[in-house]
Amino acid sequence: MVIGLVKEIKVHEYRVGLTPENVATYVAHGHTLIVEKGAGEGAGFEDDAYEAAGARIETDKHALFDASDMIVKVKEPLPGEYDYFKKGQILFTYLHLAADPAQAKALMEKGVSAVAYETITDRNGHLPCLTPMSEIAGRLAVQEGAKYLEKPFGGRGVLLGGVPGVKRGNVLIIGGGVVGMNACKMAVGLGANVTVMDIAAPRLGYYDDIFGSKVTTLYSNRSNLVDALKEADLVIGAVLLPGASAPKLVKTEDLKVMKKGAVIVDVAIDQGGCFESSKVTYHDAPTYTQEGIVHYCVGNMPGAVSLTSTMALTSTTLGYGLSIADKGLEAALKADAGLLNGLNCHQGNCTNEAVAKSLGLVFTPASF
Ligand SMILES: NC(=O)C1=CN([C@@H]2O[C@H](COP(=O)(O)OP(=O)(O)OC[C@H]3O[C@@H](n4cnc5c(N)ncnc54)[C@H](O)[C@@H]3O)[C@@H](O)[C@H]2O)C=CC1
Ligand SMILES: CC(=O)C(=O)O
Ligand SMILES: [Mg+2]
Repeated sequence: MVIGLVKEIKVHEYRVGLTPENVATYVAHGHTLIVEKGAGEGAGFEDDAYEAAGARIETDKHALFDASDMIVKVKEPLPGEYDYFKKGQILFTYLHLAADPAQAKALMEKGVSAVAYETITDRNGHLPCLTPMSEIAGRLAVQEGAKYLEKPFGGRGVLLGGVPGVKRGNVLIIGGGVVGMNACKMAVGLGANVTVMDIAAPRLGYYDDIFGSKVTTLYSNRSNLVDALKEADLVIGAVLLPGASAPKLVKTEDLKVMKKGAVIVDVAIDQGGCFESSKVTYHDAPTYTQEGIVHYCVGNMPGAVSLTSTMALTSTTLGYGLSIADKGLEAALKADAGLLNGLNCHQGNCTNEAVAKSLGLVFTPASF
C-alpha cells in the first residue's frame, strides 16, 4: 500500500503521525511511504531521518494525496485540507466528528474511509488510541490550570499546594477516566485538595482504593456538582461518552457560584466540551474569561509536548495502521471488531452509531 504522512497545519500542532522508526517498519512490510516535507520537524524528526528509513520526501501536498492509498495524520483534517482527499482513500487520524459536522459532511461527500483513533476499542472496551493522549492531556490539565491560576495570567492567585499555615487549592475533576486519573495524580502530587466526580461507582471505588483519604470522591449529580463548584479553584472537565457529544454538565449560570479567578480546563472540548460556556481555543491564545472565570479549552493539548506525545501516540496507532496496510481496509476491519468501531465514515455513509446520533445523521453500519 502507498501511505502518505501529512504535516499538521492546526495552530501550534507539532505532533506527527509516524516516527522514522515507524516508517522503517512499514517499509519492511513492503509498503511505500511518502512523507510531506517537514512533517516531523515539530516533534524533532528531520526529513533526512525519514529518507534514511526508506520514505520519499514530497513537497507537493496534492501529489502526496493523489499517490496515497492511506493518509496518516494526528489531528482532524481542517477545511483547507478537505479538497485534497479522493474517493475511496483511507484516512487514519483523530476526527472528533461529533463536534464537527462540517468535517463529517466533507469526508462523507468525498467518499473517504475514515478511521478515527478515538473510537477504536480493544478487547476490554477501552480506547487504546485515545488513552495515550488522554494520559498526557490529564497531566497537562493540572500544569496549565496551575499556571492560569497565577495572577499575571488572570487567575485568582492561588498556589495549588498552598504552604505551611495557608490553605491548599481545591481541584475538582469531573469524569474520572483516563484524563481524570492522570489529572488526579498530578494534583495530588502538587499537594492540592482533590475531588473526583463520576457516574460510575466502580470508578469512584478505584480512586478510593488508590488514593484513600487524599482524594474525595463524589457521585456526579447536579447538587454535588454545584456544591463542589463553589469551593473549586481549578475545575477539570474530563467526561466522555465515546463518539458522542459531551454532556454540558456545567451550565453558564453555574459560573456565578464559582470564585472569581477560578480556572476551568475543559479537556473534553474536542467532543464539544462539558461546560456550556466552553469555546474552542488554540495554543496561541489558550484562555478567555467569562463571568470572571478563566476558561482554557484547547482541543489539541498534547500537541504542546510533541515529542512525548508523538512517541506515546504512535506506539499504539502503529499496529492498527500496519494491519490496515498489510491486509487491506476491509480484511483488517473484518478481522478486528474493535478497529471496525474506529470506522466513522465509509462510502459516503456515517458508520459509527454514536457519531451519527450526535450529528443527526443516518447510521449505516459498514457491511463487507
Ligand atoms: N483537549 C485535548 O487535547 C484532549 C482531549 N481529550 C478528551 O478528553 C475526554 C476524556 O477522555 P478519557 O479520559 O480518555 O475518557 P474515559 O472514557 O477514560 O473517561 C471518561 C469518564 O467520564 C465519565 N462520565 C461519563 N458521564 C459522566 C457524567 N455525567 N459525570 C461525570 N463523569 C461522567 C465516565 O464514567 C468515564 O469514567 C474525551 O473527550 C477525550 O477526547 C483527550 C486527549 C486530549
Ligand atoms: C485526543 C486529541 O484530540 C488530541 O490528542 O489532540
Ligand atoms: Mg483533540
